[in-house]
Amino acid sequence: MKSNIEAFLDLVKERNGHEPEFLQAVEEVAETVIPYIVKHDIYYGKNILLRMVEPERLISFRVCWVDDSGEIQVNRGYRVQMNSAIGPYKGGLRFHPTVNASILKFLAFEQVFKNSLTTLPMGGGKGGSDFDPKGKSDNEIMRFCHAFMSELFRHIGPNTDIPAGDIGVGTREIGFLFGMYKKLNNEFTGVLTGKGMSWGGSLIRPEATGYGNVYFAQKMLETKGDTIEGKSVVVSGSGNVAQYAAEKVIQLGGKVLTLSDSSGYIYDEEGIDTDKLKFVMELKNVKRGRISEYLETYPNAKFVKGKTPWEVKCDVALPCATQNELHEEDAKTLLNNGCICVSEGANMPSTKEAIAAFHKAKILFAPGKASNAGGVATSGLEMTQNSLRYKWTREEVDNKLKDIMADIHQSCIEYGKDEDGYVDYVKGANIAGFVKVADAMLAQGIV
Ligand SMILES: NC(=O)C1=CN([C@@H]2O[C@H](COP(=O)(O)OP(=O)(O)OC[C@H]3O[C@@H](n4cnc5c(N)ncnc54)[C@H](OP(=O)(O)O)[C@@H]3O)[C@@H](O)[C@H]2O)C=CC1
Ligand SMILES: N=C(CCC(=O)O)C(=O)O
Repeated sequence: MKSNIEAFLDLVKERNGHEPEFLQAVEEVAETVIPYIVKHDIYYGKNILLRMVEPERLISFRVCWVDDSGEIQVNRGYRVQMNSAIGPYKGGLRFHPTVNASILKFLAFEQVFKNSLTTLPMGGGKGGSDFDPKGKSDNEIMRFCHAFMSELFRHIGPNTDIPAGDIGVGTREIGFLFGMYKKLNNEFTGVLTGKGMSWGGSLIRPEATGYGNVYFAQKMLETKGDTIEGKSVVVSGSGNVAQYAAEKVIQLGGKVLTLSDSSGYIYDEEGIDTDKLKFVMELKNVKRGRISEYLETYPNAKFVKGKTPWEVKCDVALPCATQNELHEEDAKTLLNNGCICVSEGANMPSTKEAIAAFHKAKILFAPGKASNAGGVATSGLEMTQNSLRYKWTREEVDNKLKDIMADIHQSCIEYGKDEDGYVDYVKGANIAGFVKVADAMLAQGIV
């Protein structure tokens, strides 16, 4: 006799069998939310979760553009409008050669629960393209973004769907996307977030995901009477999330030992301090270089080619690169080395087996939908400022971000604390995110 969970997952696999990342995200939610549904009549027998896993809309479109050598290029663009029960679709755009429907459906599904946790009125969506920005000139990036938006614009709007950044989409790309939207619609609105400071952006938005991740880690450590101060911290990635997670760790007195990119990781035993981080930001954001170039300026550091940083002994791990970058063996290595806290900055960076190892060891483990929600939360605050036609100070936005991360942490405890007092933040985040969306869906009928 199949369990409720097995029966549900078989149904979802039938419809989405060729989408492993999406099924991975759905399985994690189903294993925690279905037992809750079974115990609460209001949700039972309504196929609420089955409705949630089916996107309200999935748009795929062709993007043609001309590169600097005059060659005509063809890419595929997407927007997954997953769920709008509690607000307009909200979620990033990812430009990376690995982008496909499975990747964007997993990201959009995660976004539904994440955005619900922020307490702000935002539904879930995600989009992007298999376009690879690496090695492209600014003019090629601009021509691609303009071509991409010349199709996407008909499907989005400030009260419909508000995209933002993600892997491969930063302020430069948002600028080109916004410029084309404004031209085609002849309106200046908050249709994108992550905008520049002189054209509607919010202070703290660039820092928000990384800062929020560390604020969440700090709240988890405080439940043990502990703190980031004095801790050794391993960070993966060296993009937007990783850079500002590292910055906040340094500000709070932690010692950042690593950063990485897809070619490998650097290990700086002395610690990556403020000056070294400034160098990394210039290297990655301006020169668009590789993390291995760090050694040209800091020769005492090590570059480990083709590996991820989880073999480095640390107290706290912050995976801030990409999905499924931290496997079961990596988790066991971290645990054997004494790691006490993992706070995900990326979306779904830990595999199912890695999460099981963390839970078995009963360490502090935060899933990205909770601990990386600071980015989209601050996007929500950007939308609020745009609606007010007003701009808050850094301190005002940062304090709101801290409060939101504290609220998310409290929600995880409310729904995730087990009988033995251990907080299963995965269960807590999934149930807390589910309840608000499910209540709205029930109220709005079968649509
Ligand atoms: N930006 C945001 O607002 C938010 C982002 N996130 C998530 O955080 C993570 C990082 O995003 P963000 O910092 O914005 O992106 P960036 O493009 O700024 O940086 C991505 C980083 O991850 C590395 N990376 C990407 N793909 C791989 C891969 N397959 N293997 C190893 N390393 C890889 C990149 O290295 P390389 O340069 O070599 O590709 C780069 O260092 C993603 O999972 C994203 O979905 C979550 C919440 C908000
Ligand atoms: N890429 C993001 C940020 C989305 C947003 O700011 O709308 C995410 O939450 O994964």
